[in-house]
Amino acid sequence: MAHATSPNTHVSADAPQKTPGLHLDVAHAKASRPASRSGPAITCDDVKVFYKQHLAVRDVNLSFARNEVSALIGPSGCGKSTVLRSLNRMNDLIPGARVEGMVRFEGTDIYGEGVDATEVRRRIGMVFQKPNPFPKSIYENIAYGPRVTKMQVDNMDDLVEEALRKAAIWDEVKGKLKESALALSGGQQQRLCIARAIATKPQVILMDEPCSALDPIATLKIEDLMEELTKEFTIIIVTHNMQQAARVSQRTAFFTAEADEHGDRTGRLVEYDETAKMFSNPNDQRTEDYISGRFG
Ligand SMILES: Nc1ncnc2c1ncn2[C@@H]1O[C@H](COP(=O)(O)OP(=O)(O)OP(=O)(O)O)[C@@H](O)[C@H]1O
Repeated sequence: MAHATSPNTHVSADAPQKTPGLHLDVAHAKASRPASRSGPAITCDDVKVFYKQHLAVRDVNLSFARNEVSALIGPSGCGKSTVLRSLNRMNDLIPGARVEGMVRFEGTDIYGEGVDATEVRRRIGMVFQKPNPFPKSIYENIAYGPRVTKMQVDNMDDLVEEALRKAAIWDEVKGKLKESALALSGGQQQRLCIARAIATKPQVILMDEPCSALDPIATLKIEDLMEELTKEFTIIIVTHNMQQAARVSQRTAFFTAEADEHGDRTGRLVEYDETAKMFSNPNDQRTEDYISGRFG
């Protein structure tokens, strides 16, 4: 497990600082882009997620390298989306959801006292399975995030253009920025949602099955875009499509779900390694069985 972290995190030398808040202004976010940083973007130390009494997933020890695509794969219900949502506190929005263990972003415990969850979500953006543009103009979809998070923006037109360019959709929409985003095709809507995530200057973009509602051509565009985006961002993607994981990711985490004596199923991380190794010579038989189609 090349990048798995020690489960015993609470005694590690680089224990997170309980900084009061995760407050960075845009200027700082720009100045501290990955080139000047080292170490993983996000680490999970012994993370467990519960929905009320139900332990949905456990044993999550992961360390996501920056400027890479990491893929989370595994059979339905093993907790991939649950883990993904725990990385930017999206689970906070689900009544009864609770995260134990530690998720560190840039060394800071994102669940620490005084950390602003909205700021966490600005720095760690998310793109969902189904394209979900706001029922507003293309321009307003992009400008909305910077406005509500009160980002300091010198020129909103420039920021909108920059985000749309980075999401490889500018050429298709530049003549109709005031038109409704809902008039775009599904693939365009999803790239718009990626642009919307980019607009708030995140460092990490989480993608939960971003292509599952798209046709193969639109899927290919998003996959190409992901590679391009890693120049600037760290990407963590949940996918059911193993070929997609193999195509786009540098590292893959395989999860499975096991039932206890009462029949309650709990997901767990089995193995996390370089994608090439996971798909050619995994350490764990369960990974081998899943990847070769013997189960799941
Ligand atoms: N909002 C929720 N409330 C209660 N339980 C939930 C909720 N979301 C997920 N779960 C439970 O947590 C477990 C993991 O679900 P999760 O959706 O994370 O798995 P997954 O691997 O992403 O599945 P799939 O591949 O089918 O999307 C399942 O037992 C599921 O029923």
